[in-house]
Amino acid sequence: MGRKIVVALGGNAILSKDASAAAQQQALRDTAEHLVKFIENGDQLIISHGNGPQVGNLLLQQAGGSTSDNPEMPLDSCVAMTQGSIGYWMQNAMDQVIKEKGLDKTVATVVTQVEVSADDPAFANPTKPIGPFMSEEDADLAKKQNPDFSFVEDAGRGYRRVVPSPKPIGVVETKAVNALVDAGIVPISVGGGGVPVVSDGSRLAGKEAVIDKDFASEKLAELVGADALIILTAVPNIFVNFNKPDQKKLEHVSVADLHQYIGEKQFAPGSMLPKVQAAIDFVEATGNEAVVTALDNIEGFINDGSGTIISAK
Ligand SMILES: Nc1ncnc2c1ncn2[C@@H]1O[C@H](COP(=O)(O)OP(=O)(O)O)[C@@H](O)[C@H]1O
Ligand SMILES: NC(=O)OP(=O)(O)O
Repeated sequence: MGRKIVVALGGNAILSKDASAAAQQQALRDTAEHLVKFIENGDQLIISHGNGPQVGNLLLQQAGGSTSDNPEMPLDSCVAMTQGSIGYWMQNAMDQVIKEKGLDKTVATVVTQVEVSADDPAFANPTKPIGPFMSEEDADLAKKQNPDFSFVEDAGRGYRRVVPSPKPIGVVETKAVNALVDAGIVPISVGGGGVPVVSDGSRLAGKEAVIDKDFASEKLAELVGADALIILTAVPNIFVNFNKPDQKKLEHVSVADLHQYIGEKQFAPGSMLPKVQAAIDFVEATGNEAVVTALDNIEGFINDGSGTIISAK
């Protein structure tokens, strides 16, 4: 039996410029070609994915087309919708590639609720970028039209709307994910960070927020006893002095060194910082390794261990 690994996939890897369903399905087809290498390697795979671009676009569509008889849906329901749409695209693409490779594997999406605390200070301080990138002028205009909304500059790529992003404290469907893994099925879970829910002791109620999928994936990885957490994004490594002439890629890095780099503000909030923090949390909680690398480096990681590998020492 291979290693049990949770692989978290960035929302920007599914939607880059063309937001059409066909383009996102094509991107996921390419993604599936890479992800299937874990299955060929004999690993027990659990897939999670982001939804930042998609859930922001869905909110804009909802706002544009709503009427009193056909109201826009709240953000927690929109997160669930993106779990469904991206999960459908991903399992369809994986099924096709698995068949072409002559493998025997089923992939199934679990609509996943992730518990958060009603007292999480994040509800009063929106930080999670969602939706399209825009110019400063367009962000100013959108703010005038929607005074309750907040916008920030996102890692040098333009302005985006930000929404509250509470920390995950539990994954409601953990048992279902474990049952699928035990049955040899590849689950897609905590998509878009999971649907944020709070418990009042007897029932779970949805909250309007978008959980960071790196933190949700980390929580799931802990709860299912994963051997590794692998965070796939657009860069093959974490860098120090990123985008500067003296940038340096990190290959093997300890949690202590990462804490020092965080102190030096080496990682952009809302992009690389949550990945680094999720990796640290996983290593500290389990003693197992976390990896940050690019989707198109999966083969390099499997064959040569390339990428940034984070370990306790
Ligand atoms: N120190 C750093 N090292 C590497 N990438 C960084 C760093 N700081 C910021 N980044 C940026 O963060 C991006 C990853 O964050 P993001 O695009 O939000 O992730 P996701 O793939 O989950 O959508 C990288 O592609 C890179 O542009
Ligand atoms: N929910 C979430 O973290 O999505 P992105 O990774 O797309 O930002």
